[in-house]
Amino acid sequence: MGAHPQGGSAIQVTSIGGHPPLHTVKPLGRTLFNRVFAAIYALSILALLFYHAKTLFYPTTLVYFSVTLALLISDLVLTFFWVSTQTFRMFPVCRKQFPENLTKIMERSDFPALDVFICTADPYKEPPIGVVNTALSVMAYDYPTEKISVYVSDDGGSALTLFALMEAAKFATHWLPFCKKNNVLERSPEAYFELNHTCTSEAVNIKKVYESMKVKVEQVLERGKVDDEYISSDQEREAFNKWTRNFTRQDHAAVIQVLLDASKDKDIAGYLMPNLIYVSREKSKASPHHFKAGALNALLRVSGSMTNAPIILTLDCDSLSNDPETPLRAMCYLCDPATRPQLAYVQFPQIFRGINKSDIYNAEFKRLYQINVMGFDGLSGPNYLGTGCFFQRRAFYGSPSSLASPEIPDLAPDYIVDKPVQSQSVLALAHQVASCNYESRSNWGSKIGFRYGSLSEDYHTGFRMQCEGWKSIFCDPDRPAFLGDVPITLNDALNQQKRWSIGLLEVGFSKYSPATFGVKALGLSMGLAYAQSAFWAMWSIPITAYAFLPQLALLNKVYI
Ligand SMILES: O=c1ccn([C@@H]2O[C@H](COP(=O)(O)OP(=O)(O)O[C@H]3O[C@H](CO)[C@@H](O)[C@H](O)[C@H]3O)[C@@H](O)[C@H]2O)c(=O)[nH]1
Ligand SMILES: [Mn+2]
Repeated sequence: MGAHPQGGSAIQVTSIGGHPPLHTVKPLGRTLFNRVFAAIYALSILALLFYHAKTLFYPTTLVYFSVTLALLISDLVLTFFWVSTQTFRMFPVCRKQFPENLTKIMERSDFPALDVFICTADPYKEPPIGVVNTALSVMAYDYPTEKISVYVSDDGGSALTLFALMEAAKFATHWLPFCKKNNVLERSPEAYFELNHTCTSEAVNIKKVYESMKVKVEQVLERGKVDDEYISSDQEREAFNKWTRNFTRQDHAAVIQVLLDASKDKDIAGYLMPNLIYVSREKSKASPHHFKAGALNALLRVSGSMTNAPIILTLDCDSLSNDPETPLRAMCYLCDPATRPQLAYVQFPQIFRGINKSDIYNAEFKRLYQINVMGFDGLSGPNYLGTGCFFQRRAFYGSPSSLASPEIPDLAPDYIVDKPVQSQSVLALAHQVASCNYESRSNWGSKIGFRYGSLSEDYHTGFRMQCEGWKSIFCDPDRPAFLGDVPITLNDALNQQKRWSIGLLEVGFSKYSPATFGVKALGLSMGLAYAQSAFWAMWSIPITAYAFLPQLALLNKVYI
């Protein structure tokens, strides 16, 4: 990194002290053609705008003037989108990782610990069995198991989700050794069984165990409560007792439940399990909760007080891991002394399941989640896409050169937690930092952690980190690292677009607008690239104008 491939066509290799390389980067071919094409295209845009301007100055009628003005405005908006798109087309790059070389530069026992954050918010919109599959798929990563801690944030504060995860913890003791022994690629059980891999008796048996867990989780969901017959120990009962009569999703105390403890819980083969921790932060109608950014900041602090791993993976509950090697790929950058000091995050693309081949609704968002990101990657690095992203914890605490210290030293990114996750002092601190008033009058959301003020917290956070001087890397291996879900109803899809547009405009019109602050901090190309997303909603102007004006003009015999 640093030396980006601008102007050269050679593959850049980073090798460490004579060891084989961990990664390479090379510019994508065809950029020259695109630049020539862009130059010609730019000239025709100028000609079009000149034509509009000329006709505006010599209008024949008021109607003619208004139509031309509307078209000029529309074309100016389209020009802005075209110009900003060119920033993505100037230096797109393609990267390769060599995870097999990782153990040649460091021992597996020296791999950094990894905290995984999984967000869920509503058991009826995001079925708990899906959350369970996502959690299992990362718990079974090909990575030193005792170094993995999976934190599930439940913003729905639902006992149903907690129940599902308790069941997942039990099933994991069978599933993890099964995956490792049989070298399974699909480490989400649902994805594995869908492929009909059940040819051995061992696979048939484990499928039975999975199915019985799934039935239980779905029955509980259907009943809407965890009945006594489903509770198998006093410890579990104690956990569910936290759902008192006045517990609602908008108003309740923090619930933090350690479901698996990496220091003592073992799988059926006798190996240690990862940590699995359920977190539902405290909510109160009187305090702002800041949606997902608030949930993630609570997780940053809770995980900080319990394990404080230097690397964090953020996932939406529908983002299944599709490749157990993924953390090793991310570590190719995060453990490389050449890239690490300035590297905030390694972003994997969002790729979706269940889209039909022709994708007539463009649900794949390929341009947003894959194509443009390669363009960003050749500049200062991709934007943060909200899921499938490995962060350095340090990047949440100020710029690479100056640490923004948190209020309590135990939350500092380099603090070493030397007590077990279930010790009383650790749990007490975890509850304290998950409280809803903890952030008031602090730097959380402004200078520390995920940034508030936008519904598109992912875009906002990545952008602000880059403005602070952090870099990022796009990692797009051939086998998709994660597979997610897209909204399948028109209503959900429209709501998503509305939420994104509002969130992006909130950044676009803030004092940190990419068009002003961004251009100053990141330079013209990166500023423009970020501005394109911020003002995405402006597409509605040319779309509306071109949808109606030509037809109306034709019907009314106005020549344009
Ligand atoms: O108050 C909230 C709201 C949402 N979520 C979680 O946030 C994730 C994303 O929400 P979703 O409704 O699925 O939004 P999408 O539009 O599908 O998500 C895209 O856009 C979001 C930003 O708008 C990003 O955060 C996501 O990572 C990105 O996949 C889900 O796991 C939710 O459970 C919370 O934890 N708390
Ligand atoms: Mn989603």
